[in-house]
Amino acid sequence: MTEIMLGVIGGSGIYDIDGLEDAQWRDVQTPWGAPSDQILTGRLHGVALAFLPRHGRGHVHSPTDVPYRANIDALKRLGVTHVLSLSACGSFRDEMAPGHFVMVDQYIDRTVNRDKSFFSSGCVAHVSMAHPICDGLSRAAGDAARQAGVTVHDGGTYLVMEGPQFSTLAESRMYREAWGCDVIGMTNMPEAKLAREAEMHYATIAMVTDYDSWHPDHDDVDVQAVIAVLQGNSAHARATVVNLVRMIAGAGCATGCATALDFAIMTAPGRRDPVVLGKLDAVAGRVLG
Ligand SMILES: CSC[C@H]1O[C@H](OP(=O)(O)O)[C@H](O)[C@@H]1O
Ligand SMILES: Nc1ncnc2[nH]cnc12
Repeated sequence: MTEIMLGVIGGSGIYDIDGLEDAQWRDVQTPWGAPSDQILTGRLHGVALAFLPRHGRGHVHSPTDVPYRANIDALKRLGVTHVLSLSACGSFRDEMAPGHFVMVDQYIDRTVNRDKSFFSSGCVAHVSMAHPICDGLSRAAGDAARQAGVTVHDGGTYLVMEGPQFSTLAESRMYREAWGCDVIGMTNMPEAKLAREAEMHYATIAMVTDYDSWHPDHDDVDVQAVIAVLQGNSAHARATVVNLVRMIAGAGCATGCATALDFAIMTAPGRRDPVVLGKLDAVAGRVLG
């Protein structure tokens, strides 16, 4: 059986993680270029863990320019089986207040300027994204956060905007009222799509920092407001990861993440492009051999 390795992608305000045994920042090369930064590997309570700061240490990559394909490929190459995304977000719901965590279960992807697939002409594949989040990993991460004393909301739709500017008031109202979204951020797509193509379990903790711009009783979001809440959220996120490694072995998965490519590749074996295949060694090695 494959050993569980937890990959943690730290979002805004989370650029490292402490307490790892055998901690080592490692360079990882991929066919998609360099990941956002070196990757910190080690063990936490006996569980192998790899940590990658999504925006790089010092927050150098904008949401549009995060090398999403290299990040997921690099984690897969290191042996990561489960990816936990930690993400700052705005809230469209009164009850999802700053400091709360939302266990996202759906996305609406409004990003337009990003490479969204490992596959392309020469090896075409279509994975299911009906259920983009691993049910077992998400449940375990939510329980881990509750154990850390956080108020956790189970389920929520995350609107992924291109950014980097925040939404207009009209957009904020539309996402909330007409589209029924619960939270908003700029980074979880194409990350979740790529994790699915790479057959990794993926879950997100959306950590609320603000009420975007729709709320009549709260100021419009700005970076200062986000940063003011980030520090507390980051401390809770770190405690959540420590709790999660203790329970991840029993997390399970009914979503089918690890077999997403079983029937996804359409291109006939004899028509596949060796150059395209050459880049898929890590993410699709299980099915391409
Ligand atoms: C600093 S607020 C905007 C920024 O924060 C979130 O990033 P992440 O998901 O990596 O925590 C949001 O998506 C924006 O990229
Ligand atoms: N209101 C917001 N919109 C987009 N991304 C965010 N990240 C944190 N708050 C956000």
